[in-house]
Amino acid sequence: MLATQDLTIRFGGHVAVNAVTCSFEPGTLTAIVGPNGAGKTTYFNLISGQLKASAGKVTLGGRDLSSLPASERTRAGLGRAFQLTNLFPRLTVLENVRLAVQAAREGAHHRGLNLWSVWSDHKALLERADEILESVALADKEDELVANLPHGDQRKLEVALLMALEPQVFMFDEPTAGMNAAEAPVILDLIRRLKADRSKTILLVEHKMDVVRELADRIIVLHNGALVADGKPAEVIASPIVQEAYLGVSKETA
Ligand SMILES: Nc1ncnc2c1ncn2[C@@H]1O[C@H](COP(=O)(O)OP(=O)(O)OP(=O)(O)O)[C@@H](O)[C@H]1O
Repeated sequence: MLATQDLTIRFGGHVAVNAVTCSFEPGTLTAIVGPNGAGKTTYFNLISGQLKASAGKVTLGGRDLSSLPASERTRAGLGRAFQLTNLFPRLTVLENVRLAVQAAREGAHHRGLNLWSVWSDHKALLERADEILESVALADKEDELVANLPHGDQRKLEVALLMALEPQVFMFDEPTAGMNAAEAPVILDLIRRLKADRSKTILLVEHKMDVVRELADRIIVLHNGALVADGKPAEVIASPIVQEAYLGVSKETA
């Protein structure tokens, strides 16, 4: 179970995330919604370790991750789509995914160096990388240099690298932003399949309410950095605070 306890960050006098206490269970997709500037991405950054909290804790399976840098939180099982700066632009799509699979499995198969194990490991890594590329509909681009990929394909590759890590927790921050009508369904389908697995913890920051309605088991709402609603999608969407604060509907029309 992933949990945050009184998680807080201040930028000068501004409290961007304000004492957020929340836990996220395996097998559940939680959508995090709220108006622009509500603190959603900052909350993600605090969980994944891109930002250090001013106060509060992040725990995974009871282990306190609060003092760990992002790389160690990733190793502990927190997976967030890679920033594009972490891709190798002069390598091919396949090589990028193969390296991610290899990094994730490092340490798992230390059998010493012999030609047979190098060859069989390499073959297994390529097979896994191919499988992942298939799942994000990038198999036909596997030999292209990452630097030459259009934006939508680079976003798909970010998700492919996240899959390669095989984390316990998947964090998606507007995963289909900037994608065209053909690309977005591929990513949404992938999230649907991850969800069907019922063992992963999935967090999704998403503005598109149709996507939230379809995918979320639970919605939490951030507003001015604070957690203001938490519950089943239908209840949360119907709540006055969401109608008013997020959807911009006045109390009367709600
Ligand atoms: N590094 C920073 N320094 C100063 N203020 C910051 C920093 N990062 C975020 N903020 C502020 O914190 C608040 C929350 O921002 P955040 O990006 O988390 O909101 P958000 O809910 O993700 O918004 P959006 O939906 O527009 O992406 C904003 O007021 C933002 O200006």
